[in-house]
Amino acid sequence: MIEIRNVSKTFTLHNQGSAVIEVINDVSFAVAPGECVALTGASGAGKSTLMRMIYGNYLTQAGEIRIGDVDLVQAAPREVIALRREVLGYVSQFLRVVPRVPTLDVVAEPLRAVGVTAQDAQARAEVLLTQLNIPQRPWSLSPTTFSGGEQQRVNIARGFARHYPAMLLDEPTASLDAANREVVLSLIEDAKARGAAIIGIFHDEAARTRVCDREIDVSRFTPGVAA
Ligand SMILES: Nc1ncnc2c1ncn2[C@@H]1O[C@H](COP(=O)(O)OP(=O)(O)OP(=O)(O)O)[C@@H](O)[C@H]1O
Repeated sequence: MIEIRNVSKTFTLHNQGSAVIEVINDVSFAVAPGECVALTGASGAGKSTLMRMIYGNYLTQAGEIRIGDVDLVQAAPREVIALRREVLGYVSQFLRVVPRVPTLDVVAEPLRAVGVTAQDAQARAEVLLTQLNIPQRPWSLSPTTFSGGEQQRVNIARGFARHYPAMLLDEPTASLDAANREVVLSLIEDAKARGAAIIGIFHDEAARTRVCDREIDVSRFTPGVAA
């Protein structure tokens, strides 16, 4: 479902005499439907960079990143947008909140975007917000008014609203309490069970061991960083 072939990335620091940092050199791996692969490696190894490349936020200089039948490296911006709407979900560490949009709509939006009725999208959003212990009273308010932990859980609810065939998870259990961590791990297990191909960064080792089938140590592909 996800196939990374001979991918490399450098950053050019234009404000430092165009110094070039080689972050990833020739990484290849594939993730099958129903499989969860963890990106590991020391801080600075390039885990987040690789994740952003797979989501199409960072340009990739060399190689192929295939999600289904789309090569993200070559895709036009509108193809990337369609891929994100239909196929590729991303749970980032922080919610990007749009002021004045009610929490229920924030969570339901990925479903509305693919034509699910308002009623069904809202019902699914309510189930997820309840599961993730977001009290019902502020569902009609913007999550800007929520605590950091609540915003993180709203972000997770939004990320799991759709049953995406491929998902990227950036520290989905970071700073959650035990009960909510358990909910998130179950959501990941459910996604795998219905065939989602998942790539995740988990500093939480117990979580990684539980939900991930394999680990890719990104340091192996980082020039100058020992594995
Ligand atoms: N936009 C950027 N411009 C220049 N260098 C960058 C940029 N983004 C990341 N880097 C560099 O790429 C390297 C890898 O960073 P990255 O954040 O991917 O590491 P990481 O493995 O996710 O680390 P951590 O576990 O600490 O989050 C670092 O040396 C970082 O400074």
